[in-house]
Amino acid sequence: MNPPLLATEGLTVHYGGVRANTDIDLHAGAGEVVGLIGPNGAGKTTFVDAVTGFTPSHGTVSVAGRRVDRLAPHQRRRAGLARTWQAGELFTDLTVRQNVAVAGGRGPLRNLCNDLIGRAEPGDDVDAVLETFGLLPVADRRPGKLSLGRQKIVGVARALAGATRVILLDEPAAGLDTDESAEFGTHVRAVAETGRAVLLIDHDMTLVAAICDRVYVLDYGAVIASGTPGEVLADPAVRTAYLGSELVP
Ligand SMILES: Nc1ncnc2c1ncn2[C@@H]1O[C@H](COP(=O)(O)OP(=O)(O)OP(=O)(O)O)[C@@H](O)[C@H]1O
Repeated sequence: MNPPLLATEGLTVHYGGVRANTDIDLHAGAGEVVGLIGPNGAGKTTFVDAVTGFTPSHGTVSVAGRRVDRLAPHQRRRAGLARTWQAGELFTDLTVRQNVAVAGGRGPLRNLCNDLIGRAEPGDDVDAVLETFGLLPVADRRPGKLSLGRQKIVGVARALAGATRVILLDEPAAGLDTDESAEFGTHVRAVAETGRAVLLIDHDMTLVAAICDRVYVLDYGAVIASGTPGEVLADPAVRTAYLGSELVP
């Protein structure tokens, strides 16, 4: 059997005295959308930072069976790990096509681009990615001219350009209305159907339940439940973790 596209074992992150992630074992296979949920401050973004190499961690991170946990962020990117960021990260002065291609120049800017978002390699068919996401008609426009929903989709499209096997989406649907969120969800599912693994962090339980095959729940940095969306949302420990939160699962 093939190893999962993404696997962590014992992933642990300390920020001073704070254990932001404790012994996280998680896997995501080709074709899967895996959710990572939990109350505010549970450690979800820390997990993405640790997997992609933006924060130091203990434990292992593997991509398709290959250890990447000693690699720098841009090397992990080359190994197939791509992420989006909580804050919008599109270049407002570039067109949609340029944002997805981000050829980068030489020197520090290029390295920064590689670390943050990766870079389409020569031969990548940027237009094919744009077409997948229905972005070809707006390819020559600037992101600021698009709806927020479309801008979020450009962010995902850009993370996919380049050899991406695993994509980690950190609250990609924040700020979207119900219809935009549902449309966004269909694109995320389509990404998984291409044989990639998707890790989705989101507070929108409707979206999570609609598109995730499996869900992990974090609380105080540790996994307290995992299973299908239905299983975890019915789990008493999960409901207790969310007690007092407005984000009722
Ligand atoms: N750079 C940092 N330095 C110190 N502590 C940090 C740092 N980043 C996060 N933390 C702490 O680690 C814990 C986990 O934070 P994290 O942002 O990963 O949670 P989260 O689940 O993504 O939260 P949210 O849903 O609010 O985005 C919190 O206690 C947070 O205050």
